Amino acid sequence: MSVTTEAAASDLHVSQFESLTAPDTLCRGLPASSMVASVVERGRAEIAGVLSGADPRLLVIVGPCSVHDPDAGLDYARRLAELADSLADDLVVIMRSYFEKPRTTVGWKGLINDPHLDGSHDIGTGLELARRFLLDVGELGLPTATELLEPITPQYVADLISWAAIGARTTESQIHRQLASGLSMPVGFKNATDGDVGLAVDGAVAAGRPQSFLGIDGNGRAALVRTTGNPDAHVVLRGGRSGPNYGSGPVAMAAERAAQAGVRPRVVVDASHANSGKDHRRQAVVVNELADQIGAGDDNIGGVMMESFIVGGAQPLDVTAGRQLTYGQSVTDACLSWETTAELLPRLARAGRERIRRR
Ligand SMILES: O=C[C@H](O)[C@H](O)COP(=O)(O)O
Ligand SMILES: C=C(OP(=O)(O)O)C(=O)O
Repeated sequence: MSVTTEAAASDLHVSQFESLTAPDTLCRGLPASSMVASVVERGRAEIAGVLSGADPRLLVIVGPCSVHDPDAGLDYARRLAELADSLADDLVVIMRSYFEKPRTTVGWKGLINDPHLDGSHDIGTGLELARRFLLDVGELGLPTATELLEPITPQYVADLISWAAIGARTTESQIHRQLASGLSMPVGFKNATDGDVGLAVDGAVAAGRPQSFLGIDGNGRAALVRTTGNPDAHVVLRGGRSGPNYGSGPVAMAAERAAQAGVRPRVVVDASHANSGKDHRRQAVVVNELADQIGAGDDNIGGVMMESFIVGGAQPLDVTAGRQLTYGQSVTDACLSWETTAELLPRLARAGRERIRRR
């Protein structure tokens, strides 16, 4: 009888396995205070209220494309917390706190994957930094939003997050749909990169159902995960290769498709990505047009997403160059400047108020 030895047949292209701290250990070491826990809970409830139509306000998910420097991210969060507070009658403001970047081919994959921005991929430190950041933002009274990419990450951070995205590159992935079905916060499915909205609707349908799949538990052990389904899965329109989809026509069509499929008809519209051609100046134009649509009474738009940081635009990140980076400027997609953001948020608040008046 011939025996194939495991050593000869497996892991031919794996150079190392490195154990990580179990999720429960990290969470116990960096627990949520009662203040943070109530901010997370409030954020989730308010978002669910907006998506169901029970809360008449407009949801705004705004913040950097990616957090690469937690100090600058927190500096941004302080400014946003103050502004969000002043607009709370009209807007539910959630801060984009993105630590995982899905790449078209290759590139920096975010703070969790490569926290030192040098290709050393110290994921253990990345998970800890992400958790610390979410705790710090929560202490400011600001709920957070993130994209969930690696199916293991949520065990380390999801208790601190009020809204999650399944991105355009993973919206058709069964693994991500199953994951979303067990998450405790509303989850937005982005339309696919080619612009296909049907895949996002399918994602929201699958996430709304009970699922059973492979995952890990809080101790980091392989587990059979059984979920009950996420009642607040919805669609996020981000444009695609076929063009933008933030106009009232595509928005109405997406809302109708969602309603027909039995998922929340209200959508979030991402003003960035393919809706702005990743041009931050164009993003401001899109937000203004969305404000016009909302002010005119478009009730299908539950929320607006914006990519914004302290300094406008973006800078290249060459992980081998060790170059000095500009403080507060994105190293992934181009972002609106803080100054422009501080003009656009009140504009959205006025539009939201006008929409309520028209009802
Ligand atoms: O939001 C960020 C980017 O659009 C996404 O990560 C893809 O980026 P890439 O096409 O530069 O890889
Ligand atoms: C990667 C992102 O978006 P999308 O999945 O729409 O490309 C993002 O919002 O950071």
